[in-house]
Amino acid sequence: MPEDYRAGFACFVGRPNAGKSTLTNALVGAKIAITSGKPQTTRHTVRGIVHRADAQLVLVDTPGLHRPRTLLGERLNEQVRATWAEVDVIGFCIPANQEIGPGDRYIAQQLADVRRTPKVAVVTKTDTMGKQAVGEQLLAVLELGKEVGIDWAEIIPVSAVAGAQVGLLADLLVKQLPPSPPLYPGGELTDEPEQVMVAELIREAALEGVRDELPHSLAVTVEEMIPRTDRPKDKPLLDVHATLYVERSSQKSIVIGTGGVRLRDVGSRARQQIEALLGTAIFLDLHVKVAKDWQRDPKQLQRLGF
Ligand SMILES: Nc1nc2c(ncn2[C@@H]2O[C@H](COP(=O)(O)OP(=O)(O)OP(=O)(O)O)[C@@H](O)[C@H]2O)c(=O)[nH]1
Repeated sequence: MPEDYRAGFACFVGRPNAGKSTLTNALVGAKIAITSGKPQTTRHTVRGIVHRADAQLVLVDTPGLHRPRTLLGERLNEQVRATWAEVDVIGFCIPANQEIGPGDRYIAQQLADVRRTPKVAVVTKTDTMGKQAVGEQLLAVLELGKEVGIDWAEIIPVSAVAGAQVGLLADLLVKQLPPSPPLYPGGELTDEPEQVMVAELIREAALEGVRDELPHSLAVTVEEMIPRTDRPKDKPLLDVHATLYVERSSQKSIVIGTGGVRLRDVGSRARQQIEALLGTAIFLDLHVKVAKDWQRDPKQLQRLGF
């Protein structure tokens, strides 16, 4: 562990649809497993952990903040504020493609009361707007800070979908964390990275020759990798079950090909690659499913490892 290792908690706030979930997924990344361990130092739900050589950034969920109409509403808001006071840094998400409105202003006013926690303003979805509009939004956010009394630690434009500046955002959040050993043991990582690599090999094989027809519409999940039990020790076999998700049934036909010929071909090419990667014989079982608009559905994206 490097001497200047940092670790701590961050949360994203912002009005509904501001892009918080998508950003969390982009930061955590498909290749980094979420630990199965229980939170040790927070009672909040851990959404994902960014493991880096120099830091561990734990992203936690906070309930949404609403203008209180009842006592219960007030109490809930108190809880949200208590969380904000506990984390090491707050990312305030404002979409680039919508004008700052009363919803954003209300959250900003509440945030301003949480004096100690540094706040990073994140202008999200920059891929939806031109440079100039993004620039204007950055200025508007700066103004909003002045208006409510927040001195932003940073202001940064990002696009989780295009993957733009996501790494830089991680750097800026990490900068706000205290020096600390990791909060979650690295040993608790699941074997997800291996599964992610296997999924990637299948995806590559499935895209070969049809990249133009299915540019981004193909996602692969590996459901299971289990050693076959009835095999002799010197001849192990691993059963790999994977699903290829496309967005439309027309794409399903492309992947499968006439009479399933193409899918068999994809399977055999992927199998060779995976066997080379894992150093063991495998049986590869591929299924193709249509997940309508998976690219636009955060819940599906999460399930698909994005
Ligand atoms: N073009 C584009 N769309 C994005 C980006 N980030 C998020 N979106 C879309 O914006 C919508 C809302 O994103 P979410 O991540 O669910 O927003 P959220 O803030 O978590 O929303 P709540 O869970 O309702 O609070 C989704 O349809 C996303 O696909 C981005 O960087 N670019």
